[in-house]
Amino acid sequence: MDSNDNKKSNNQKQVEKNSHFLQAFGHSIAGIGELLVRERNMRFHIFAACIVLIVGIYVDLGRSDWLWISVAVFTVISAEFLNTIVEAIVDLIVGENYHPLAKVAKDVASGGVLAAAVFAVVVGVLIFQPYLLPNLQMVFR
Ligand SMILES: Nc1ncnc2c1ncn2[C@@H]1O[C@H](COP(=O)(O)OP(=O)(O)OP(=O)(O)O)[C@@H](O)[C@H]1O
Repeated sequence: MDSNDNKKSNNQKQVEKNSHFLQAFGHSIAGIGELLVRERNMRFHIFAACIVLIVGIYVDLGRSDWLWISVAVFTVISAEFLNTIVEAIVDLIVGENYHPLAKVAKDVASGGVLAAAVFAVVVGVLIFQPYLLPNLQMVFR
């Protein structure tokens, strides 16, 4: 590939601002898709959220319960977005080289996901315990 070809293929890759809403929307959707492809944890979070949705519909959760579930789910997903952003920026800056600050950035971002997941589990236990405990007691009686 000569330098003209290189320029041509780089020109096809957008680096300037989005010119209209649909273009920006398309890139946002691509970002979500990228997250789902890159992060196994994200696919697990989505799977767990689907299970919670099904069980929540089954036990007929109330409005405020759904509100807390939504907060928990979106907190975990937001933390996963931030984690992926940090990983990408750190890799962009340091590449394959080891740097103690790269380790701090990645470990703290990953710790943020863990903290969000613990919050989601606490919310889940508090919300589902009144519905599921009597059923579990019946099973083990
Ligand atoms: N350039 C680096 N310099 C120093 N430590 C690094 C570097 N890259 C990765 N690490 C260490 O390796 C760990 C794993 O990094 P990696 O980029 O593979 O994240 P990951 O496994 O995709 O994380 P997650 O499971 O949170 O998505 C980091 O948490 C960090 O401790």
